[in-house]
Amino acid sequence: MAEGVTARATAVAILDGILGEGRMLSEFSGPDLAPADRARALRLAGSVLRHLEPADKLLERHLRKSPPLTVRNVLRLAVVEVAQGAPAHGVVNAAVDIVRSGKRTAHLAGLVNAVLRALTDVAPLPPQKLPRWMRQPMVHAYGRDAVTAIEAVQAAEPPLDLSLRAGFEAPEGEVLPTGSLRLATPGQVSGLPGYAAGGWWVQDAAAALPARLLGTQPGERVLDLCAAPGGKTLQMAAAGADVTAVDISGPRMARVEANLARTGLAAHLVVADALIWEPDAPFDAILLDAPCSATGTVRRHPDLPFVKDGSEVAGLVELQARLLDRALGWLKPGGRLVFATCSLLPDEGEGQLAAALARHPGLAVERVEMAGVEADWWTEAGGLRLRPDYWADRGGMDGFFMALIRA
Ligand SMILES: C[S@@+](CC[C@H](N)C(=O)[O-])C[C@H]1O[C@@H](n2cnc3c(N)ncnc32)[C@H](O)[C@@H]1O
Repeated sequence: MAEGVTARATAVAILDGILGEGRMLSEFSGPDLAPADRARALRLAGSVLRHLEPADKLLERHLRKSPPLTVRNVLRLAVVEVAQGAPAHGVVNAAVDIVRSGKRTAHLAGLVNAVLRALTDVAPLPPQKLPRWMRQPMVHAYGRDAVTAIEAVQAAEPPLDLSLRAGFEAPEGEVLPTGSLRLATPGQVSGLPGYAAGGWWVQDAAAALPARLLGTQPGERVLDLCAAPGGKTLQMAAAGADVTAVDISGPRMARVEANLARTGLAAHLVVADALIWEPDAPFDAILLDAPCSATGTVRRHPDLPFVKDGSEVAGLVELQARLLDRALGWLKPGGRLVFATCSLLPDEGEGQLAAALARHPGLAVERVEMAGVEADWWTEAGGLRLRPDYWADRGGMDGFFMALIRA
């Protein structure tokens, strides 16, 4: 068998699940695989999703009719690997081996061999374009050039960002202007210096800013609403706040618990639907990191454009408004709230803020100085709009919207 067949065959199976059954990349556990093969399979599947349409365009010229999905995915993977500079010989041999070993695909091994032998010298592929439901509102909000720049950033595998605790050991990396540590080639996270001691946690540089915007002080009573898997809970607990973390998902809250245990930090954890739950006393500050389309995280979740179709957005916008209205009612007089979403859709950010201000005329939006935050990231209404094409030469950042609201 050709080298690297296990990881490649697994990548093809992952692509079959995503493109054939609408499964998410995060649903793949791969328990029977060696960690290195698992990581490689996920990386390969992600690379294909980041260049799927350009790869298909190239393949179309060499195919008279479209082969079954698995064979298409084998071809896509091979074309993307060759375009990224992998030696064609090994890639083609592995592709032929995978097709030959499948009962339903074996008869197409000759076709795969012939198509790929004609494609051994492929130029780098252009980035995958976002689907219309994401692209259109983004072009309207940010302009065509910005969306093209966002797509270019999303075509590359993102770096790994860590939030650091002062005085703890951390790996070598680039300290970003906002204070996060960026690792270009991280390897196994649990093997990095300082992991076991809980000196840091994985958190995109953009995702680290809502808690910074809220600026919790030691001893303040703070609510982290929609808290799991807990990056912001850890930040606020590390800042000395008395944090109550609420999330509807038990399994996701178990990850908050594990993160707190590893870092030795503490918070009160509540698994509850925030549309029903009531606190027993008001809070000094609330961070609402509301459920959203997650369109800002495509660079980390390249499967998202293929498994979502935008039909959930209207329901999410309504849920965000209901959560925000409830949370505002749980603030002490003069208390503050950060509303945040990892979305690039204005309806889940700028529009949500405008609608909240219209519903609650007494509220004020505040801008605060934060190291590394550039002046033109602030919107006219006082929100902070972060886009993946910011810091593009460093690997970008997740798309986010956040606003600090004073009651
Ligand atoms: C964007 S994620 C939160 C990420 C988290 N703040 C962090 O930094 O790790 C949104 C969360 O909202 C939770 N959620 C969705 N609907 C909810 C509800 N009605 N009540 C409470 N939590 C909810 C989801 O389970 C999910 O964990």
